[in-house]
Amino acid sequence: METLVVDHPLVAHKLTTLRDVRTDSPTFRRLADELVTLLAYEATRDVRVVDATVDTPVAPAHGVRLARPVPLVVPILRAGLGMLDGMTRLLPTAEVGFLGMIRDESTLKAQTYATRLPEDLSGRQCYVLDPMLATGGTLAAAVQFLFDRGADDVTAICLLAAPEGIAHMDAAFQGSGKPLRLVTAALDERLNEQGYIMPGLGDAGDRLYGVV
Ligand SMILES: O=P(O)(O)OC[C@H]1O[C@H](OP(=O)(O)OP(=O)(O)O)[C@H](O)[C@@H]1O
Ligand SMILES: O=c1cc[nH]c(=O)[nH]1
Ligand SMILES: [Mg+2]
Repeated sequence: METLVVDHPLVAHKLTTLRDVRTDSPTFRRLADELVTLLAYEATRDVRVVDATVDTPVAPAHGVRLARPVPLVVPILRAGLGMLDGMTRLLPTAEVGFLGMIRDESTLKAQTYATRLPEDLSGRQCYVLDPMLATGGTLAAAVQFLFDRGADDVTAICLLAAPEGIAHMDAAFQGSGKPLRLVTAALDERLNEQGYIMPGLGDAGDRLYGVV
Protein backbone atom coordinates (compact mmCIF):
# COMPACT_ATOMS: atom_id res chain seq x y z
CA MET A 1 0.00 0.00 0.00
CA GLU A 2 1.39 3.36 -1.02
CA THR A 3 1.51 5.47 2.17
CA LEU A 4 1.70 9.24 2.42
CA VAL A 5 2.26 10.87 5.81
CA VAL A 6 1.26 14.48 5.28
CA ASP A 7 4.11 16.63 6.55
CA HIS A 8 2.66 20.09 7.19
CA PRO A 9 2.93 22.31 10.28
CA LEU A 10 -0.84 22.98 10.38
CA VAL A 11 -1.57 19.25 10.28
CA ALA A 12 0.95 18.63 13.07
CA HIS A 13 -0.46 21.50 15.15
CA LYS A 14 -4.07 20.35 14.88
CA LEU A 15 -3.12 16.73 15.48
CA THR A 16 -1.27 17.65 18.66
CA THR A 17 -4.38 19.28 20.13
CA LEU A 18 -6.54 16.40 18.90
CA ARG A 19 -4.38 13.93 20.81
CA ASP A 20 -4.48 15.96 24.04
CA VAL A 21 -6.57 14.15 26.67
CA ARG A 22 -7.92 17.55 27.82
CA THR A 23 -9.51 18.29 24.42
CA ASP A 24 -13.31 18.10 24.76
CA SER A 25 -15.68 16.49 22.23
CA PRO A 26 -16.80 19.71 20.47
CA THR A 27 -13.17 20.73 19.92
CA PHE A 28 -12.20 17.19 18.91
CA ARG A 29 -15.00 17.15 16.30
CA ARG A 30 -13.94 20.51 14.88
CA LEU A 31 -10.28 19.51 14.67
CA ALA A 32 -11.05 16.14 13.05
CA ASP A 33 -13.14 18.00 10.49
CA GLU A 34 -10.37 20.49 9.74
CA LEU A 35 -7.70 17.78 9.59
CA VAL A 36 -9.58 15.64 7.11
CA THR A 37 -9.98 18.59 4.76
CA LEU A 38 -6.22 19.12 4.81
CA LEU A 39 -5.57 15.39 4.27
CA ALA A 40 -8.22 15.23 1.55
CA TYR A 41 -6.36 17.87 -0.42
CA GLU A 42 -3.43 15.44 -0.70
CA ALA A 43 -5.60 12.34 -1.00
CA THR A 44 -7.42 13.70 -4.06
CA ARG A 45 -4.25 14.54 -5.95
CA ASP A 46 -5.01 11.66 -8.37
CA VAL A 47 -8.76 12.23 -8.63
CA ARG A 48 -9.84 11.62 -12.22
CA VAL A 49 -10.68 14.67 -14.28
CA VAL A 50 -11.61 15.34 -17.90
CA ASP A 51 -10.77 18.34 -20.04
CA ALA A 52 -13.37 21.08 -20.04
CA THR A 53 -13.57 24.52 -21.56
CA VAL A 54 -15.54 27.44 -20.14
CA ASP A 55 -16.09 30.94 -21.43
CA THR A 56 -14.72 33.62 -19.14
CA PRO A 57 -16.07 37.15 -19.74
CA VAL A 58 -12.98 37.62 -21.93
CA ALA A 59 -12.18 34.39 -23.77
CA PRO A 60 -12.50 30.59 -23.66
CA ALA A 61 -10.40 28.99 -20.88
CA HIS A 62 -9.25 25.40 -20.91
CA GLY A 63 -9.55 23.56 -17.62
CA VAL A 64 -10.84 20.31 -16.12
CA ARG A 65 -13.93 18.90 -14.43
CA LEU A 66 -14.28 15.82 -12.21
CA ALA A 67 -14.74 12.71 -14.39
CA ARG A 68 -17.79 10.46 -14.19
CA PRO A 69 -18.66 8.24 -12.43
CA VAL A 70 -18.16 10.63 -9.52
CA PRO A 71 -15.99 9.38 -6.63
CA LEU A 72 -17.53 7.42 -3.78
CA VAL A 73 -16.74 8.45 -0.21
CA VAL A 74 -17.18 5.70 2.41
CA PRO A 75 -17.03 6.64 6.10
CA ILE A 76 -16.69 3.66 8.44
CA LEU A 77 -19.22 4.12 11.25
CA ARG A 78 -19.03 5.27 13.90
CA ALA A 79 -15.80 7.28 14.08
CA GLY A 80 -15.48 7.76 10.30
CA LEU A 81 -18.65 9.87 10.38
CA GLY A 82 -16.60 12.56 12.08
CA MET A 83 -14.60 12.86 8.86
CA LEU A 84 -17.45 12.99 6.36
CA ASP A 85 -18.26 16.70 6.30
CA GLY A 86 -14.60 17.65 6.01
CA MET A 87 -14.27 15.35 2.99
CA THR A 88 -17.44 16.33 1.15
CA ARG A 89 -16.58 20.00 1.63
CA LEU A 90 -13.73 19.34 -0.80
CA LEU A 91 -15.62 16.88 -3.03
CA PRO A 92 -19.24 18.12 -2.86
CA THR A 93 -20.42 16.12 -5.88
CA ALA A 94 -19.13 12.78 -4.55
CA GLU A 95 -21.63 10.10 -3.61
CA VAL A 96 -21.50 8.60 -0.12
CA GLY A 97 -21.75 4.93 0.87
CA PHE A 98 -21.68 3.64 4.44
CA LEU A 99 -20.05 0.76 6.27
CA GLY A 100 -20.82 0.11 9.92
CA MET A 101 -18.03 -1.85 11.57
CA ILE A 102 -16.99 -2.48 15.14
CA ARG A 103 -13.89 -4.10 16.53
CA ASP A 104 -14.44 -6.75 19.20
CA GLU A 105 -12.17 -5.37 21.91
CA SER A 106 -11.25 -8.85 23.24
CA THR A 107 -10.39 -10.56 19.93
CA LEU A 108 -9.58 -7.32 18.00
CA LYS A 109 -11.53 -8.77 15.04
CA ALA A 110 -13.76 -6.42 13.04
CA GLN A 111 -17.47 -7.18 12.63
CA THR A 112 -19.69 -5.56 10.02
CA TYR A 113 -23.15 -4.44 11.20
CA ALA A 114 -24.25 -2.21 8.32
CA THR A 115 -23.54 -2.05 4.59
CA ARG A 116 -25.01 0.59 2.28
CA LEU A 117 -22.92 0.69 -0.87
CA PRO A 118 -23.71 0.74 -4.59
CA GLU A 119 -23.77 -2.85 -5.93
CA ASP A 120 -21.48 -2.01 -8.85
CA LEU A 121 -18.39 0.06 -8.19
CA SER A 122 -16.72 -0.61 -11.55
CA GLY A 123 -14.62 2.34 -12.58
CA ARG A 124 -15.23 4.21 -9.31
CA GLN A 125 -12.53 5.88 -7.29
CA CYS A 126 -13.31 5.29 -3.61
CA TYR A 127 -12.19 7.22 -0.54
CA VAL A 128 -12.51 5.36 2.76
CA LEU A 129 -12.65 7.46 5.93
CA ASP A 130 -11.63 6.08 9.31
CA PRO A 131 -9.62 8.03 11.88
CA MET A 132 -7.70 5.01 13.20
CA LEU A 133 -5.71 2.31 11.39
CA ALA A 134 -4.70 0.07 14.30
CA THR A 135 -4.47 -3.70 13.64
CA GLY A 136 -5.85 -3.04 10.16
CA GLY A 137 -8.66 -5.59 10.49
CA THR A 138 -11.36 -2.97 9.99
CA LEU A 139 -9.78 -1.21 7.01
CA ALA A 140 -8.83 -4.49 5.32
CA ALA A 141 -12.45 -5.70 5.54
CA ALA A 142 -13.73 -2.35 4.23
CA VAL A 143 -11.35 -2.33 1.26
CA GLN A 144 -12.26 -5.94 0.46
CA PHE A 145 -15.97 -4.93 0.28
CA LEU A 146 -15.07 -2.25 -2.26
CA PHE A 147 -12.80 -4.46 -4.38
CA ASP A 148 -15.44 -7.23 -4.35
CA ARG A 149 -17.91 -4.77 -5.88
CA GLY A 150 -15.51 -3.82 -8.64
CA ALA A 151 -13.76 -0.72 -7.29
CA ASP A 152 -10.40 -0.41 -8.99
CA ASP A 153 -8.83 2.44 -7.05
CA VAL A 154 -9.11 2.96 -3.27
CA THR A 155 -7.60 5.64 -1.05
CA ALA A 156 -7.93 5.40 2.73
CA ILE A 157 -7.74 8.59 4.77
CA CYS A 158 -6.84 7.95 8.41
CA LEU A 159 -5.87 10.52 11.01
CA LEU A 160 -3.44 8.07 12.64
CA ALA A 161 -1.86 4.82 11.52
CA ALA A 162 0.14 2.11 13.30
CA PRO A 163 2.93 0.12 11.59
CA GLU A 164 1.02 -3.09 12.41
CA GLY A 165 -2.00 -1.85 10.46
CA ILE A 166 0.06 -0.93 7.42
CA ALA A 167 1.76 -4.35 7.50
CA HIS A 168 -1.67 -6.03 7.68
CA MET A 169 -2.87 -4.06 4.64
CA ASP A 170 0.29 -4.88 2.69
CA ALA A 171 -0.08 -8.60 3.44
CA ALA A 172 -3.77 -8.58 2.50
CA PHE A 173 -3.58 -6.65 -0.76
CA GLN A 174 -0.02 -7.02 -2.08
CA GLY A 175 -1.08 -9.20 -4.99
CA SER A 176 -4.37 -7.45 -5.77
CA GLY A 177 -2.87 -5.40 -8.59
CA LYS A 178 -5.27 -2.55 -7.77
CA PRO A 179 -4.11 0.89 -6.67
CA LEU A 180 -4.44 1.22 -2.89
CA ARG A 181 -3.22 4.29 -1.02
CA LEU A 182 -3.16 5.52 2.56
CA VAL A 183 -3.01 9.19 3.45
CA THR A 184 -2.47 9.90 7.13
CA ALA A 185 -1.47 12.73 9.45
CA ALA A 186 0.99 10.55 11.42
CA LEU A 187 2.52 7.12 11.61
CA ASP A 188 2.67 6.30 15.32
CA GLU A 189 5.04 3.94 17.15
CA ARG A 190 3.08 0.73 17.74
CA LEU A 191 0.02 -0.86 19.29
CA ASN A 192 -0.25 -1.52 23.01
CA GLU A 193 -1.44 -4.82 24.54
CA GLN A 194 -5.09 -3.74 24.12
CA GLY A 195 -4.62 -2.96 20.42
CA TYR A 196 -4.64 0.82 20.94
CA ILE A 197 -2.34 3.05 18.92
CA MET A 198 0.59 4.43 20.95
CA PRO A 199 0.72 7.29 21.67
CA GLY A 200 -2.46 7.64 19.59
CA LEU A 201 -5.45 9.60 20.82
CA GLY A 202 -7.50 6.95 22.61
CA ASP A 203 -10.82 5.69 21.25
CA ALA A 204 -11.69 8.00 18.37
CA GLY A 205 -15.41 7.14 18.42
CA ASP A 206 -15.69 7.81 22.14
CA ARG A 207 -13.82 11.09 21.86
CA LEU A 208 -16.08 12.23 19.02
CA TYR A 209 -19.42 11.01 20.33
CA GLY A 210 -19.01 9.83 23.93
CA VAL A 211 -18.73 6.40 25.54
CA VAL A 212 -21.68 4.15 24.60
O1 LIG B 1 -7.52 -1.28 12.83
P1 LIG B 1 -8.44 -1.92 13.83
O2 LIG B 1 -7.72 -2.70 14.88
O3 LIG B 1 -9.52 -2.72 13.17
O4 LIG B 1 -9.10 -0.73 14.68
C1 LIG B 1 -9.55 0.44 14.10
C2 LIG B 1 -11.04 0.59 14.23
O5 LIG B 1 -11.40 0.75 15.61
C3 LIG B 1 -12.18 1.94 15.74
O6 LIG B 1 -13.54 1.68 15.61
P2 LIG B 1 -14.40 1.00 16.78
O7 LIG B 1 -14.43 -0.49 16.62
O8 LIG B 1 -13.95 1.53 18.10
O9 LIG B 1 -15.88 1.49 16.45
P3 LIG B 1 -16.52 2.96 16.65
O10 LIG B 1 -16.06 3.76 15.47
O11 LIG B 1 -17.99 2.71 16.64
O12 LIG B 1 -16.04 3.53 17.96
C4 LIG B 1 -11.67 2.81 14.63
O13 LIG B 1 -12.55 3.86 14.30
C5 LIG B 1 -11.49 1.84 13.51
O14 LIG B 1 -12.67 1.59 12.76
O1 LIG C 1 -6.13 3.48 19.23
C1 LIG C 1 -7.20 3.07 18.76
C2 LIG C 1 -7.34 1.81 18.18
C3 LIG C 1 -8.53 1.43 17.65
N1 LIG C 1 -9.58 2.29 17.72
C4 LIG C 1 -9.46 3.53 18.26
O2 LIG C 1 -10.44 4.30 18.29
N2 LIG C 1 -8.27 3.88 18.79
MG1 LIG D 1 -14.50 3.11 19.03
